[in-house]
Parts: sequence; structure tokens; C-alpha cells
Amino acid sequence: MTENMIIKGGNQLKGHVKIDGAKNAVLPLLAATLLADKGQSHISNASLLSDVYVMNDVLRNLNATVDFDEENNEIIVDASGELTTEAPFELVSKMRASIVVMGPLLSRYGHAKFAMPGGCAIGSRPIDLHVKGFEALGAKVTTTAGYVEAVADKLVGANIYLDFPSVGATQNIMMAAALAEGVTIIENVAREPEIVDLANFINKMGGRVQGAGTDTIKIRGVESLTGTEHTVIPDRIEAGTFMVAAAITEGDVYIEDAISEHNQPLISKLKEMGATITEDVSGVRVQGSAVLKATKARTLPYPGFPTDIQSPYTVAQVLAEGTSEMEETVFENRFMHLEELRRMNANFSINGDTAIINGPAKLQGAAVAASDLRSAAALILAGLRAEGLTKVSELKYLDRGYHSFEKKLQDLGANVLRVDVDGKTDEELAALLD
Ligand SMILES: CC(=O)N[C@H]1[C@@H](OP(=O)(O)OP(=O)(O)OC[C@H]2O[C@@H](n3ccc(=O)[nH]c3=O)[C@H](O)[C@@H]2O)O[C@H](CO)[C@@H](O)[C@@H]1O
Ligand SMILES: C=C(OP(=O)(O)O)C(=O)O
Repeated sequence: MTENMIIKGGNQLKGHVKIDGAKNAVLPLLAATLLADKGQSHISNASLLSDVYVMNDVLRNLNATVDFDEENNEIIVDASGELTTEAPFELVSKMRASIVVMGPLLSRYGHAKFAMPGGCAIGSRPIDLHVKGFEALGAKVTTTAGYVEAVADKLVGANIYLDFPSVGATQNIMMAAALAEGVTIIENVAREPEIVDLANFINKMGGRVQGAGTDTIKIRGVESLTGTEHTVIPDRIEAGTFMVAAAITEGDVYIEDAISEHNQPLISKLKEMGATITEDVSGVRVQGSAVLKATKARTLPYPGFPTDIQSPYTVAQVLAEGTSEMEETVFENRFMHLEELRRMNANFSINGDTAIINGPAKLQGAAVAASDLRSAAALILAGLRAEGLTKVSELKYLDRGYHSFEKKLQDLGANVLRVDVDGKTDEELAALLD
């Protein structure tokens, strides 16, 4: 069976969509549950994403008990028994974010051995900053035969400066320091909302983390941590994806649970394009305009324009009148979706880390393949504005970060279906959408 998303463009999106819990928040929260040697952790608003299932398996493989109540989006983790401290290649290779499990294991047991995560389609993804942090806390870190191993008799608080505000390194070091002796100060840390969510969780467990959301985090190590209850923050990238969907279809969509403060760069860029955006405490309403204006944007760590919304947003730039620019400064290979969009009639050139996009393109439906989760979303958005049939393959990427994406789009009036395309002609597929 080969599933594709098939789309016939032209419909304006109208109505109301509710955002799920953030992938990039729930994954480190699940890792942090391993810090608790007492009690259970109850994580609610956990989205049914393939990455979440993989992280649950990573925890189970380490000997934690994990129950996923899918009806209620709640994950209950009991890590109070003895855990193992090694994660094999088969699991780590499924999801590089599993590396954030090292910090909690090192903190609690003074040992963690993990298969080195490789790069991925969006770029090389080293872990030197994670390692530097572990070493500063007193661990000896070695890399042999594809595994990275950290060992410490005792972790002791330290001052650490990150050369780049890496999200994963900030999380890993924060968790490693949670049970270390004394005070750790990490400077030039990532300031993403998901970092704040993790700090709040550790503090509810009995930890002492200050400053999350600023560029310096201070952690006072404690003796032990206890499982607690926590609700995952809404996914700002899923919210942003629906904001773009509304803007490019001249739609009118209320995105419930979108926290506008978490999406300011995107909101301001969509307004610059001509969209009308109204923010309130429960969500964000986006009304698209008939003509989109060209913009220039550059991805940066938070609170800059997020790299994860870059691919969906460039679809709006492809459709905008005039010459737009997108500079990608975080990952070196994150324009793969544009090459697929070229097959749908997008007009652009790439100069180093900048895409120069000439619009407005009159998009034509085509068969296109996703190469990472945000390119999957971007190609589906492009299909919403393309003439004729668009077929997006490699949906395994989409499932990493978007739950029920097609259902949510259908509810907003999009002509989209997720179907097994094996043995079906384009005419047969197009007929399914009529
Ligand atoms: C699960 C999760 O939360 N994933 C997010 C997280 O990934 P992740 O935590 O992997 O991203 P980082 O912030 O660490 O990476 C950003 C940049 O720093 C570089 N780097 C990182 C670590 C390191 O030790 N050395 C180093 O050079 C990376 O190669 C990359 O160029 O933040 C990214 C940047 O916002 C997002 O795109 C991902 O969606
Ligand atoms: C790049 C992403 O995730 P990950 O770091 O898990 O690959 C993303 O969410 O867009």
C-alpha cells in the first residue's frame, strides 16, 4: 500500500481548527520523566504523532513503564524502577531527538550510552554542544563504533557557554544538571517556548531551574525528583502551518489554542503580505487577502523566524507578487521542498543560503515527494492552490509532526484525501475528489 495525499486546489479555507500539543515540547518532556525516581508522570495534551510513539518505545526500552491513553491524549510514565542506560541504533536512528534522553540518564545514573544520531535531509546535525555541556559537568565522553558514551562518578555544576543556542543541547544540559551537585549556569541558551515548558516541568518535579526563556539558565541541582502532572503547550509550528494555509487560500480560519506570542515573526510576515490577523487569548484568526505581497525573511533561533515554518511559508512567497527572499541560517539543506515546487511551476533560484523567489506562480498540480515533515506540509499547502491534481508521497514524514492533517483541512473545506494510490490512475484519483 502506498498512501498519498491527493489534493485539488482552489477552495478557500473557512472555519475553525484546533491545534494539538507540540511535538517539540512533548519529546523532551518524555525524556525528563526519566529523572523521577519516585511517582508517576502524567503528560496531557500529547499528540498522536509517530515521533511520540518512538519516544515511548525508547523509554520502554530503558525499562520505564509507559501507558499512552490515546483517547485522552495522556501519557503516564513510571520511571521509578531501575532503568538501563543504553539506547541501541535501531531506536535512535528512528528519531534523532531521542538523544535528549542522555541528559536525564547521565544525571540520575552517571552513565548513558547512545547510538550517535546521524544528520538528516535538512542538514548535518552534530551533537558537539551537548557533549561539551556534559564534559563541563564532569562527565567523560567517548565516541566509539558509532556510540557516544558519557560516564561520571558525580556531576558537579559548572558555567557553560553555548557557541550556538541549540535547542537540544540546552535541554540535554538542563536535564543533566537537574540532579548535579551545586549550581549550573548555561549562557547563550535557546529561548524557545519548548525550553520554558521543559523548565516548568522539571520545577514541578521538584527541580530548581530559573531563567528559561531568557538567554541564561541557572539550575540548582537537587537530590531527587518526583513524577508530576503537566500539560504540553500547543504546537506553534502546526498553528503556523494553518495560518499560512488560511493566508494563501484567501481563507478565514480561527486557529484555536494558537498562542500568538509564540508566532510573532510569522504573524508579522503574513500581515506584511496582506493578511488580516486578529489575536485573542484563545487563538488567532487569519483572513487571507486576494493578492499576497512579496516579503524578505530570515530564519533564526527563537524569537526569530522559525526554521520549522520556513518551508510552509515559502509556499506563500511562491504565490506572492514580486520578488521574495528567504534566508535559511539554521539548517544548510532546507530548500528541498522548493525543488519539488519547481515541478509545480514555482519560479526561484538559490544563492547560497538564500532562496530568491519570483511570484506569483500559477501552480500546477503534480506528483511530488516530501523529504522531511515540514516539506510534507508545504507541498500539501501548495496543492491547495494548484490547478488540477497534486499527489504528495512520503507521508511518513508528515506523520512525525501533524496528526489528522487531512481531516483538519477537510473540516476547513479543502478538497483533500489520504488514499492508497496503488493501481489507480490520476483520472481515478481525481474522480475521488469531485
Ligand atoms: C525535537 C526538536 O525540538 N527539534 C527542533 C530542534 O532541533 P535540534 O535541537 O536538533 O536543533 P538545534 O537547535 O540543536 O540545532 C540548530 C543548529 O545548531 C547546530 N548544532 C546543534 C547542536 C550541536 O551540538 N551542534 C550544532 O552545531 C545544528 O547543526 C543546527 O544547525 O530545534 C530546531 C531548531 O529550531 C528545530 O528545527 C527542530 O524542530
Ligand atoms: C526538524 C524538525 O524536527 P526534528 O528536530 O525532530 O527533526 C521539525 O520539527 O521541523
